[in-house]
Amino acid sequence: MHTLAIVAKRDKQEAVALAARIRERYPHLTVLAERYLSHSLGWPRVEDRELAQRAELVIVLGGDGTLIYTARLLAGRGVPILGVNLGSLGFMTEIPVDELFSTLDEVLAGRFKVDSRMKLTCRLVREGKTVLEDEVLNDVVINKGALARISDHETSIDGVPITTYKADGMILATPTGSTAYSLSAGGPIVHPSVDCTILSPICSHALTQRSIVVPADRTIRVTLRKETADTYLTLDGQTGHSLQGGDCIEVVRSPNRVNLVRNPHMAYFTILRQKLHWGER
Ligand SMILES: NC(=O)c1ccc[n+]([C@@H]2O[C@H](COP(=O)([O-])OP(=O)(O)OC[C@H]3O[C@@H](n4cnc5c(N)ncnc54)[C@H](O)[C@@H]3O)[C@@H](O)[C@H]2O)c1
Ligand SMILES: Nc1ncnc2c1ncn2[C@@H]1O[C@H](COP(=O)(O)OP(=O)(O)OP(=O)(O)O)[C@@H](O)[C@H]1O
Repeated sequence: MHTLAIVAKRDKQEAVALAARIRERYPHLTVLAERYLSHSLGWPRVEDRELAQRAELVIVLGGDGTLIYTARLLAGRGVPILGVNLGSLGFMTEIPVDELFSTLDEVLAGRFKVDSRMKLTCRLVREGKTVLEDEVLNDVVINKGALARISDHETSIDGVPITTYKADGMILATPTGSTAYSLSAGGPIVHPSVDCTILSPICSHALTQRSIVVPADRTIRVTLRKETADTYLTLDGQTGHSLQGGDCIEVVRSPNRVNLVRNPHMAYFTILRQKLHWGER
């Protein structure tokens, strides 16, 4: 590896100092910084697209939100991402700060494994036309505004109607996203090595309308009734779009994946146990 890139949580001084230390420690490598960080460090500005093209490893200094932001910045590139936790939860930013340099030494020596995480492609189809297409690592959320009435979500899988969820909204999550919003909505925890899509209604009015786990290669469509108003589409908690009655949200597995460098000292269930406070073994 010759070129590293660093993406840091915005306005986090600890991250700025760490980035400077990374460059000092590996003077033989090219170290690029994402736009906001390069501004704080006084390094040359590199556009997102160039960073995504040149980086052979991306170090994320932040929390889960910063890692999601990075996955979006890299778009379809499957370059390994090393997440160092400077946030609060750190489900995906698995490496504690005090293990950053020991882990990085191993990674640069080629001794590392990645977790290949699936993404979903989301299309917003309005009057038969795709008006938006994007990818998510966590989830696609359809949600109503504060004053909107309960919504009907006509849901089909591969064209076969399954039910009309009467709910405040719907979450279509990846296994990675199963521990995020979907979990709060009563969805299952899914190991990230299982490729699937999880449909979770938000505060479903019918108690029998529960989360469903579907093989990843199925196409899920959620259509809003014509009279639906004040409803929004949120992708990975990062971008928001206003929805209209009759809109169809289509979700399929993306051909692109996100490769997270694994913490060799932490199994997935160790992370779960710690983050979800399940107590000692
Ligand atoms: N009620 C809820 O639980 C709720 C509401 C809105 C959004 N969210 C989630 O927030 C995500 C965006 O995260 P953010 O950090 O940018 O927003 P944020 O700053 O609002 O944080 C939401 C929390 O979710 C955690 N989180 C994010 N992804 C996770 C994952 N895959 N597994 C476990 N925890 C995770 C974050 O660490 C943070 O504590 C969305 O994709 C959505 O799933 C959750
Ligand atoms: N370098 C960045 N440039 C632009 N936006 C960023 C950058 N880093 C983070 N963000 C955005 O700011 C949000 C901030 O993240 P936040 O402060 O919630 O911390 P986090 O990384 O999610 O950590 P945690 O939630 O675990 O404390 C992210 O969801 C992302 O949208």
